[in-house]
Amino acid sequence: MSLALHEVRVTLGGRTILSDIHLTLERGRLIGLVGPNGAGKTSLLRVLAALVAPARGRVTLDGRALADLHRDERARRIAALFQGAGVGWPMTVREVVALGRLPHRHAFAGLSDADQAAVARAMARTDVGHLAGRTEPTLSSGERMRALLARALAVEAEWLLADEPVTALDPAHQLDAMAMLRAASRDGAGVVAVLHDLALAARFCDRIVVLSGGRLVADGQPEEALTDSLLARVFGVTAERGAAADGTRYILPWARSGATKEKSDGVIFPG
Ligand SMILES: Nc1ncnc2c1ncn2[C@@H]1O[C@H](COP(=O)(O)OP(=O)(O)OP(=O)(O)O)[C@@H](O)[C@H]1O
Repeated sequence: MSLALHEVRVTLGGRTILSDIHLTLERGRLIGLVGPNGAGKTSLLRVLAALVAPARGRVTLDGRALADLHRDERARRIAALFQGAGVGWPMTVREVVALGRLPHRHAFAGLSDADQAAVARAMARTDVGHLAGRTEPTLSSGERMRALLARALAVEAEWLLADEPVTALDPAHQLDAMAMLRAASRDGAGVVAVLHDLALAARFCDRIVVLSGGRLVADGQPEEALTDSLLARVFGVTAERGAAADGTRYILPWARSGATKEKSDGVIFPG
């Protein structure tokens, strides 16, 4: 029940992008993959989705080499949502979401009752029912992201890999999407989400994996992984911490760490 990277190194365009990544991910948990821009998060997710082959090391799903699995089996077991993913032609949202059922269908067969039910569930969970008949190019970025998230959810795979699934969403839909990812993990899926919002990551994720410069630099429960010293060293920020009225602990990135001063026009200059 695990998706694992064993001493993985990834090189792209002659550059080493990821080094010495040893990571075992378990199902039933929501795992946040965080790190500064260029840290290697998307590349790591692409390795987990078998879209990039490591230059060194192995990737395994339940102990079997991911590369040895038939493409159809991989597509049924691992659903992925990447930034910039599109469908490239004007399909309706319902048709886009139904693409998530392709790995389950026989060639040329239509949607079964089970497929229809999975599509309806995914659309309800992402609140795109009212957009069902709209075409993808007419959607706002957040609506488009929710439709693509619905497509990934409709696969009902053991693993759900999502690259910045909440970045374009408004606050209410961000909270909905995070709650939905957590619910998918509680239903038994392994969910790995690349997140830039550390407050959302800390609040919703069971485990946080931090990448910096292509290396894994922290891994643990949110408060264990996102220490003040890590936030300063890796992200260059300080954080406010506390407990919400319901007792949930929160971490709120607050200021740049080190000497910076904020001018009255809001522009930040090095101190
Ligand atoms: N095909 C490629 N060829 C060369 N370098 C690449 C390629 N793809 C990504 N990179 C580089 O690899 C590094 C990691 O990129 P990646 O997209 O994995 O980072 P990230 O952590 O997801 O960043 P961000 O938060 O900005 O989305 C970056 O320096 C990027 O420029």
